[in-house]
Amino acid sequence: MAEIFKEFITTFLAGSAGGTACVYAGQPLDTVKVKLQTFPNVYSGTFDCFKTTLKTEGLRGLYKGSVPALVCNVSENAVLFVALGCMKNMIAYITNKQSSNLSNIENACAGSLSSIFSSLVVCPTELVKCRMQAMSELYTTGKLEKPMSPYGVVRSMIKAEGVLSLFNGLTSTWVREMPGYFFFFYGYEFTRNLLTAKGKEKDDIGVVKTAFAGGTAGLCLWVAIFPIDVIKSRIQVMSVAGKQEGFRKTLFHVARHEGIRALYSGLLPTVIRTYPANGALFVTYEYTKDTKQFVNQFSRRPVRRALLYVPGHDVRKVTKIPSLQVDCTVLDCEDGVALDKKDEARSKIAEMYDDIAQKSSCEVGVRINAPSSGLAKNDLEVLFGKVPYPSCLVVPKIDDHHEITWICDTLRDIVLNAILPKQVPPNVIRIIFQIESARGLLGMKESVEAGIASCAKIRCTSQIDGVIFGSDDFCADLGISRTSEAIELMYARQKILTTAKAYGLQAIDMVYIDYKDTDGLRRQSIEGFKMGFTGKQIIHPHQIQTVQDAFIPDSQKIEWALELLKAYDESRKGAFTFQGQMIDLPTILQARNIVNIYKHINEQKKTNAE
Ligand SMILES: CC(C)(COP(=O)(O)OP(=O)(O)OC[C@H]1O[C@@H](n2cnc3c(N)ncnc32)[C@H](O)[C@@H]1OP(=O)(O)O)[C@@H](O)C(=O)NCCC(=O)NCCSC(=O)C[C@H](O)C(=O)O
Repeated sequence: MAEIFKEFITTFLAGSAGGTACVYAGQPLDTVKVKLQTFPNVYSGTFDCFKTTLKTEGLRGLYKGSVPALVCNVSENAVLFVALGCMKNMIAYITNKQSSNLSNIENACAGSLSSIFSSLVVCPTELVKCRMQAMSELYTTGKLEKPMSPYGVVRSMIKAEGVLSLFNGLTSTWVREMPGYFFFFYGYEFTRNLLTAKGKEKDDIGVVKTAFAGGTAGLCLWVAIFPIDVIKSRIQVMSVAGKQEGFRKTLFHVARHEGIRALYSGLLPTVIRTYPANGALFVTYEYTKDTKQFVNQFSRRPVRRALLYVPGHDVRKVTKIPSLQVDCTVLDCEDGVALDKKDEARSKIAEMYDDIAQKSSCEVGVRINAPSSGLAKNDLEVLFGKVPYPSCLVVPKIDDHHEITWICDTLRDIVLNAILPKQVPPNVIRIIFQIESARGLLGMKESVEAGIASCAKIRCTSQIDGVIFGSDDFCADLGISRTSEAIELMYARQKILTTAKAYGLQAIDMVYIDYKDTDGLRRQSIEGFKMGFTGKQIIHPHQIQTVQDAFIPDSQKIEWALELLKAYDESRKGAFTFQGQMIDLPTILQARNIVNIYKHINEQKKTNAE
């Protein structure tokens, strides 16, 4: 359900953003189109209409009707693209396909069907828009006593003929929209397929080609339905002077008395407008719809106070996971598995993962081998090449940003192949990578940025969730002699923590390998929590309670956070005073983190009690 809601929100916002871009890119030429359609004899052509309007009404005249046009376009595209998603899923279900794998014709049919719903918002808003755009001509030709505002147009219509008057021209709108959007979406998908390089995805053709495909979609639509649009505009604009004849009679009247040319009056500005307007529409839609970060910033990250490594080849340890009260477990193919056991670990994890994840209340992730090991691709193919696949991926030994980009891109290709044949795409894969070397530490900022950028690509299925400090390997890399206070690692811990928090990521502290020394573990865990780490790696179940208790804010802190967020919700100001202190957004975010952990712990207690 959450996925459907996210999908709805994403497509609704993407369609709204696309509609806004479409209006501002093309409104002047749309105004010229409506004027030429309804008063073809007043102007000699597009340029004359554009020039006269600019001269007599100024730039404002060309943007007349922008408010209803915005309402029309934003509401139309929001409804259109939400309905499109539903129609695509319906056609995918009927044809037993993946909705992202429909043919051009099937996509076109989905577009045509979705226009039935969008027409219900288009008709009233477009009626007001057209009247506003032709307002000066209606006034100068005596069809209106005085110019009106959009509100005045709506009020006079409702007063004269009731609310249903807002749906004058609805039949003509359906007659125009359904075939129109068939050709619109056929033209878009056909052009995108044409522009897709061999071996690439049509979602990856880039901004310019997407814009060109969007413009071509608009061209297909207008060439197919322009005469219908002329009649619709006539009916809607002229109905200000009283009830007009229906679609068919108006069509025959125009054809007989003004000639066929009148049915294409205004086509030129429409064709010119369609490339900037629909190009902007589709670029905005595509790049908003598929920016996973855009959606996942709203999804709450799992709390990972303790992250327990479980060697993937050790069935006894793996089958213990469902009985453990731990926040996060990671089935390991890397450091916890000897070289001669790598294949066994990989295959055992692939075999057991789904069952263990289903039975466990904790998050169950997997750790592959390092990109530099030469084993990572095989790990990804075996572990993520089938659905369902793990929801969390730990990537060790990231030394530079190319490696994290390679991991994200390879993972996306593997996953998209796995879900294509008829499966619903599962949730996002949360990636946590490890910094375990001097090079990795110095290049961490670039690695984080590269990972976020790669996960923001169209149809990416993963997001960067956090960074782990691999202290054992780090010490080996730098030749460090360990001390019990770990003062030699303070710089690395602070740099990893600071960089992770700068990008809103979780930071998971170093492992404490002496798993029988509970006091030392407690001290280091509390130190890490106070530094700002969000969790700690562990290697043994005996470490779970000590670490998770250390990463719980004390009761006063929780009380403070709850009251602060309550005060913030009431005040809704940027900065305000709370308990004598200045409170601004960073403090609010800190309070939210504390409450997030508090809620997680309560949920965990409730699950354990059941
Ligand atoms: C360290 C161990 C090898 C010790 O194992 P064992 O001798 O079996 O311990 P116990 O006899 O005390 O075990 C008691 C029960 O607990 C289960 N157990 C033990 N460890 C785990 C575990 N990790 N996950 C799940 N269950 C575990 C035992 O099976 C016993 O259960 P039962 O039979 O029912 O009584 C062992 O703890 C272990 O292998 N730990 C993981 C080591 C590991 O993964 N290391 C790599 C990760 S650390 C890292 O990567 C560091 C980082 O990269 C860096 O650079 O810093």
